[in-house]
Amino acid sequence: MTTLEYPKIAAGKVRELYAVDDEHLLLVASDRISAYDVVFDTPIPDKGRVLTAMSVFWFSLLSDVLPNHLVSYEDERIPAEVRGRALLVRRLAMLPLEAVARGYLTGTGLADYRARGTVCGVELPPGLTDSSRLPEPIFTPATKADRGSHDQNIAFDDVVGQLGRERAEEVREATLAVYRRGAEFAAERGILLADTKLEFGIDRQGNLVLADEVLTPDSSRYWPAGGYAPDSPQPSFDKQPLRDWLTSPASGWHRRDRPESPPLPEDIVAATRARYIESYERITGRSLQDWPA
Ligand SMILES: Nc1ncnc(-c2cnn(Cc3cccc(F)c3)c2)c1Cl
Repeated sequence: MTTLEYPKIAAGKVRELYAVDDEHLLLVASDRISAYDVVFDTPIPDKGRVLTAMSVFWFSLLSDVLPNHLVSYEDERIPAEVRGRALLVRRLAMLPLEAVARGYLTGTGLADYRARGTVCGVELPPGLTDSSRLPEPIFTPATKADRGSHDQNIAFDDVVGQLGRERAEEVREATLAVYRRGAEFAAERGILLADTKLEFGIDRQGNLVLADEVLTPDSSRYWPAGGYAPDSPQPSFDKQPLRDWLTSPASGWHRRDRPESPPLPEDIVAATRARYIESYERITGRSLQDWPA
């Protein structure tokens, strides 16, 4: 089989989802990279393999926290052309929600805090600034926006309205538990997990199941712990070389008028590839060379 023989049922900026059969899907991570909401044509070699291997690692580390949708990363139903960057997963009834946990204040969380002193209705102490560490991690859910628009932060009560109180509380506790486990593990290895976005589904028995990708640099903010200094934006562990080049005169790219994306110079591609591989090898203690290709 090739992926082309499986019906494509969803496509994200850098990922595709195919139907394998009634019970299984194929979640494929491409080597495409996105920054400032722009998807670049130049691929980052091995990016898809890193993100896939990272999710598999975290699924295994989190297996005592809650079940997940992973069936296999080496099944014969996975076409050779995507081996190593595709997961065979069980089909779930997905919750219409971005389950976000934040340990640090940045992005839309910082914007909401500056506007109202709260994030998703959660009160925070005064005096926090960009990249401040929060007194404790918070659950900050958002709507799943259509392609091209941004997720909207919502309050926990809105989640209760959507899912009922019991399921809403279960999702909040699971999201915070996954974040805490990931943040503790990563911090011991010199990487700060500022926040992460999870997706959950429900299986036929009604269990809450961790789905999609988990604790990857694309679904989370990975910051180098070494240089951490609140009161300013932190460098992204994986995307900072790309961001710095993009916002430098060298790229000829201007964020505001957002023209078509420029091709990426090979040194930026190489530096970005190295960052992704380093994030995987530092977190897991494994070599990417031992991951299927
Ligand atoms: N186990 C599951 N069961 C049912 N649905 C999903 C599902 C649907 N959408 N997404 C998000 C997404 C993941 C990758 C590529 C995309 F285009 C979109 C995930 C999953 Cl993971």
